[in-house]
Amino acid sequence: MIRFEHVSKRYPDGTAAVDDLSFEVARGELVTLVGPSGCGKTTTMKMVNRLIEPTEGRIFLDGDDISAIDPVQLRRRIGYVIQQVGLFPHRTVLENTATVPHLLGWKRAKGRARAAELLDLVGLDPSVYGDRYPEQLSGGQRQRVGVARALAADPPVLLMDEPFGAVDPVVRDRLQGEFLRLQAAVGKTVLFVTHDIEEAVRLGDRIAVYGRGRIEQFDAPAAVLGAPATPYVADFVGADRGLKRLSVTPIEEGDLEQPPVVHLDDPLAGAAAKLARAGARWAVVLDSEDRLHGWIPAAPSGAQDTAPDTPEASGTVREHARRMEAWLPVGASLKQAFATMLQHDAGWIAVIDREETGRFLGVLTPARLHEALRRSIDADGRAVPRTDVELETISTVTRR
Ligand SMILES: Nc1ncnc2c1ncn2[C@@H]1O[C@H](COP(=O)(O)OP(=O)(O)OP(=O)(O)O)[C@@H](O)[C@H]1O
Repeated sequence: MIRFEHVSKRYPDGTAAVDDLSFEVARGELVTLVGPSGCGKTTTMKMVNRLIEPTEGRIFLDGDDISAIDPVQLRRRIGYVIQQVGLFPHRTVLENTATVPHLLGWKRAKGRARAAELLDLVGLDPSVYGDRYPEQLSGGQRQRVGVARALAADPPVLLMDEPFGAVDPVVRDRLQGEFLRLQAAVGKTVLFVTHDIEEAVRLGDRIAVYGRGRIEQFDAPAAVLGAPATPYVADFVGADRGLKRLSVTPIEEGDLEQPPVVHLDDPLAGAAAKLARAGARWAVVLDSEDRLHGWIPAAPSGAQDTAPDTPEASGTVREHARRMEAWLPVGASLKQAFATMLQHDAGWIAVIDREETGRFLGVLTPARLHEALRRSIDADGRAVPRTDVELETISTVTRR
C-alpha cells in the first residue's frame, strides 16, 4: 500500500534527515515509527503526503508514484492526525469533523451525518459534543475529534504523528485502547509516529525502529523485544524488555489452570466435598449457563461453625459465593492480567471467552503468567507456536 524505494531527504545545510530508506507497509497494516528525537520519523511521514519532498528515491501509494499525483488530490486519500490537533477554534466539533467532506464538495447534510457517525465511532456523543467548540473539550476529547476528522472522508491511509503525545498517561492509555478497537473496525493502512517504545509495541503490527535517519529494525513487536537486531535497538527497547513483552503477549487458553468448579445451585456440602477432594482452598462459581459468577473459599465466612468440609454444611453455594471482579477475556495481554491482579489485590484472575458471553475458561495465576511469558520468549527464539514449548522447570506452588 505504501512503498518507500531508496528514499533520502537532505536539507540544504547538509542534514540528512533520512538516508536511503526502503520499506513497505501492507494494506490494513499499522506500522509504528519509533526512535529518539530528530531521527527522521516526522520527515518520513510528511514525505508520504508531500508536505516534504524527498531529494532521492520514490514513494508509491497503492502502486502510484506519488510524485506524479497532485498534492491536494493526494492528501484527500490520506488522513492526517497530529499532536497539536489543529482544530478550527471558531468552528463547532461537528463542523471541524466535517471539514474534509466539505472540501470534497459533499452536500452539507451528508457531511454532517458522516461527521456525527464518526464522532460516535470515536466515543463522543454527537448530540452532546457536536455543537461545542474545541476549547470546551478536554485534551483527550480534542484528540478524538482529530481522529474522527481524519477518518471523515474514509481515506485508505492514515498518518498519525504523535497523536496522543500531549495527553496525560491515563488518558493516553485509554486513547490507545480505543484506537486499537477503532482500527480493528476500520482497518486503515496506518503510519504512526511515536518516540515511546511502549506505545509502538502496543499499537504496531510491525515497528520500524529508527536510528539516525535509518531504520535499524523493521519487525513485529515481539521480535523487536525478543531479538533486537542491533545493540542500538537493544539499548533503545531497554533492559526491561521482558516487562514490555507482557503487553504484546496475549493470554491463551493453554496458559490457564483449571481449579475446582461449582455451580450456584449446588448444595454447599457437595461443593465442600469437591474442594476437599481437590485439596483446594477455593473454587470458581459459575451460573447455570457456565458463566463466571465468582468464587467460594473452602471456609465460607459465617459457616465456620459448620466447617464446609463436614456434612453438616447446609444451604447452597449461592449463599456463600463471592463476586469476582478480577477477570479478563482470553486474548487480553499478560500486562492487563498482571495489572488486574494488582488492582483487585487478587492472587489469580478468571479468564472468560468473551465479554458478551462470559463463559468461564480457566484461571491465570502469577505462576502461570510467568510460564506464559517464558514460553512466549522461547517460542519466538525458536520460531514455533507457544503451545509447542515445554518448559524444563515449572515453578507452581499449590497445595496440591
Ligand atoms: N527544514 C530543515 N532544515 C534542516 N534540517 C531539518 C529541517 N527539518 C528537519 N531537519 C532535521 O532533520 C532531522 C529529522 O527531523 P524529524 O523531524 O524527521 O525528526 P523526528 O524523528 O520526527 O524527531 P521528533 O521526535 O523530535 O519530532 C533532524 O535532525 C532535524 O533537525
